[in-house]
Amino acid sequence: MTKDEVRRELLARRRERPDDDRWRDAAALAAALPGVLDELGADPQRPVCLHVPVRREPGAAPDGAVPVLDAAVALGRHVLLPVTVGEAPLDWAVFGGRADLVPGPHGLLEPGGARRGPAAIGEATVVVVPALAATAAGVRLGRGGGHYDRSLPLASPTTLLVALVGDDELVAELPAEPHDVLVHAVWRPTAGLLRTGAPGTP
Ligand SMILES: Nc1nc2c(c(=O)[nH]1)N(C=O)[C@@H](CNc1ccc(C(=O)N[C@@H](CCC(=O)O)C(=O)O)cc1)CN2
Ligand SMILES: Nc1ncnc2c1ncn2[C@@H]1O[C@H](COP(=O)(O)OP(=O)(O)OP(=O)(O)O)[C@@H](O)[C@H]1O
Repeated sequence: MTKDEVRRELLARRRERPDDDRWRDAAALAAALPGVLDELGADPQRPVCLHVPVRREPGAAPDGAVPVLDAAVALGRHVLLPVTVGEAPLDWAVFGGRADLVPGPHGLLEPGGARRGPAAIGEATVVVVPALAATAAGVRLGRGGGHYDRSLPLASPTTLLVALVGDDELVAELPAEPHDVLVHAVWRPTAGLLRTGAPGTP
């Protein structure tokens, strides 16, 4: 199957996901965040890159709340969120709370504050990357914009890349291309964290 065919199947499955599961996933991710950061050995002095889930991505409750972002702030973490700028690598800005978020492209919510530039991802200790699915070897499939593919090469060699997928989105195989950057771990709401063994995995 092509990447687009696999995306269509995965998006169709997400649309079927009952609201109850989405509430549960959003709460489970927030509850798991401190343990996940510990398990990864995330440096408390360095920022964490998260994202505001869009549509049926795991992390957003059906009412739009994103408890995992609030949990990160409550832990005293410095949180960076992506700002999508055309075909360029993602820009980054600090998450200061829900009131900061403004509408962006593709129905996204983005931080409205000062942009730190695409290289800010290089300061992050952990980058949680949205994905439609991932494999145990660390291959991830995104929405096809190539935004994270262009940004992840700007992360530091010590940055841990974590794909965030639903519990049923760890799959045996995905089509991969040479530009696809492998992630070090796959995080699922209920199933937790799986290290992939990609180079640089802790
Ligand atoms: N939460 C989140 N933030 C993100 C991404 C992401 O996948 N998820 N991106 C990842 O690179 C970048 C933005 N790129 C995106 C590209 C397409 C769609 C999207 O929802 N597309 C619809 C098609 C309709 C449309 O484009 O409006 C879809 O796939 O159903 C979302 C984000 C940066 N921020
Ligand atoms: N490092 C890169 N530099 C320039 N273009 C790139 C790079 N990586 C990917 N692209 C382009 O981006 C497009 C989408 O790539 P791909 O299908 O792998 O996206 P994705 O990983 O699913 O999406 P995303 O990274 O946004 O979540 C392709 O046309 C690809 O050629």
